[in-house]
Amino acid sequence: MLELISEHSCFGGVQRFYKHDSATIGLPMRFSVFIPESKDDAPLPALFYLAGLTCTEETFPIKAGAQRVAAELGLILISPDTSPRGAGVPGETDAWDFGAGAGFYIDATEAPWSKHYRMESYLHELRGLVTQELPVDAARLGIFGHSMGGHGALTLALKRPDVFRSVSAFAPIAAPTRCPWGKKAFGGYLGADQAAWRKHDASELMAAASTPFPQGILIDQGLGDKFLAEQLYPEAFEEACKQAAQPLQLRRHAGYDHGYYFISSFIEDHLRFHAANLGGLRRSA
Ligand SMILES: N[C@@H](CCC(=O)N[C@@H](CS)C(=O)NCC(=O)O)C(=O)O
Repeated sequence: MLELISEHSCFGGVQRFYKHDSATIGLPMRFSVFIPESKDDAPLPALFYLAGLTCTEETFPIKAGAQRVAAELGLILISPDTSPRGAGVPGETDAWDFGAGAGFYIDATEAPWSKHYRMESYLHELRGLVTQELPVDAARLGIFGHSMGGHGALTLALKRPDVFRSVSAFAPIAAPTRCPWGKKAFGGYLGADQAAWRKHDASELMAAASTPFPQGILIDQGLGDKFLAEQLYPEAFEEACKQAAQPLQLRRHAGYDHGYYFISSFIEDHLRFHAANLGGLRRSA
């Protein structure tokens, strides 16, 4: 059951914020959804947007400026929170890059995190919920995200290309098993066994795949991003795409940093990319 927290008219459609009791997480969760105006009740293609470290379900609708073009293209935009809230794990709010606000879109296997920190399964619970309760076409789903959420988008799509038919990312953590953010999160949530980590590393998953997205993957990366050298490794994902014969458009932009001024500068391209892949306003066959 969805509880509507607020609704705001926006570019002819509605920006909504919902709360619901998640069976997967075992706690209340929040998400945002933009629903464009629609002439009939036909289900619309939908994009899941996964935000980065420290963000919530509000960050994307407030800062990315995606609604105007989504309204034009007839795309629903869904953005979940980035972790459980109030799980009561000791120390969960002590660091900004682990615990609350940093769920990494994986299911923790290490106690005490494993009880509530199950964001990968949660995304699929949310997918079921929105396709049931909102005018979302389950056959036309895409996924994109930023930084930690870029890692989430790439890995969730690579694990389930049958579900997510289109994927893109902004400044993704593209090889988490190699970078400090990823090592900290995977060590904490998954334990010391690095074989378990590799199952959630976009570059590892891509290297083992064979052209899962023939229509291509779009990644934008700012070259003024202070996290680029130490944390993001887009070149590892680029190399993996070559190995997997996966078409990739990796666009490197001089001067842009890691924040939402960068994202809002290129959001329109991502929305048009997904709409083209998912068939825009047309009904699925
Ligand atoms: N708190 C961190 C930065 C965290 C950060 O940059 N988070 C990114 C995602 S990884 C973000 O989107 N922040 C929210 C925002 O820019 O509005 C720092 O002090 O360097």
